Amino acid sequence: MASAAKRLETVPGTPAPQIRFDEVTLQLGGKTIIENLSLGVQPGEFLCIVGASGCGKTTALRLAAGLYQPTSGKVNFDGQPMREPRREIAIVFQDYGKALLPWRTAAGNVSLALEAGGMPSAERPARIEELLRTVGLPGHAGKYPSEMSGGMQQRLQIARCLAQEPKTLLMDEPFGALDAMTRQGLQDEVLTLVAASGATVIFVTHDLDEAIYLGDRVIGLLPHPGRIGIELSVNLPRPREQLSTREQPEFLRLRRQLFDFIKATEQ
Ligand SMILES: Nc1ncnc2c1ncn2[C@@H]1O[C@H](COP(=O)(O)OP(=O)(O)OP(=O)(O)O)[C@@H](O)[C@H]1O
Repeated sequence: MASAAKRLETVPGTPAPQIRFDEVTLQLGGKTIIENLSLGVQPGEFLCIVGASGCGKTTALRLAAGLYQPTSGKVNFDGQPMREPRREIAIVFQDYGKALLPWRTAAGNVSLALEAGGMPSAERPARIEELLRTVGLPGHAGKYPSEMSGGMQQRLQIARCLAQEPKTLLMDEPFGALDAMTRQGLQDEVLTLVAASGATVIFVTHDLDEAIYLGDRVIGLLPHPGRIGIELSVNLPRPREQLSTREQPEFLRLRRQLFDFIKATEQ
């Protein structure tokens, strides 16, 4: 369990965090939204953030993305202050409908990230095909988002993020709007993609089971103002498996701990 006011200690022999919050406080509209948040995310780590509605999960993600600047304290990426969004950091939003350009085909949406990265046009088609195949959308290059299911649109958004070849993926309830089966399929795909790329992930979710299933670590935020209330290491073997992982006593123990935490914060 980490207290909100804890300073982030550097432990000798461990790699420097890729993302580091040092005593970060953020005020918006005269309100303290995040208070004294210290947090290190190691390269390649999968960190999940849970917490009651309005506790500051999205705001913490926006700070990590460089979309907000702290009122006090520091956010560093690879040892450098995060002053603005960076290409090494990609964001996957829950609302894929808004994240995708409706007037561009699937290929056109993926191409956007390649264009932004300066890839010559002659090289793009092969890369687009590869990325669409990676996320399970081969043969859908010519479809518009409106012709695709929610799960397919979310896959497309992930393909576009992967086109950035990000060091870090920030995911804000990316599967919140999807049905349970599609959601589980995408959880496994994300785990496979992340394991292959070595990317660091910060994943915000309301779903406690999802957080434990995906994460190496789960933090729970306390609300008003947002601060760390609980921090759990998830020592479940990888690769994770939808049925057997969720049946393990360790999974159930962590689930109970997180459930009790959330319940207490909502009282
Ligand atoms: N630009 C803003 N100005 C003022 N208050 C804001 C602003 N953005 C967010 N807030 C407030 O900050 C708090 C945290 O919001 P945030 O969206 O980060 O919470 P959350 O944990 O992601 O919520 P949810 O789970 O409902 O998505 C909320 O009380 C919200 O009303």
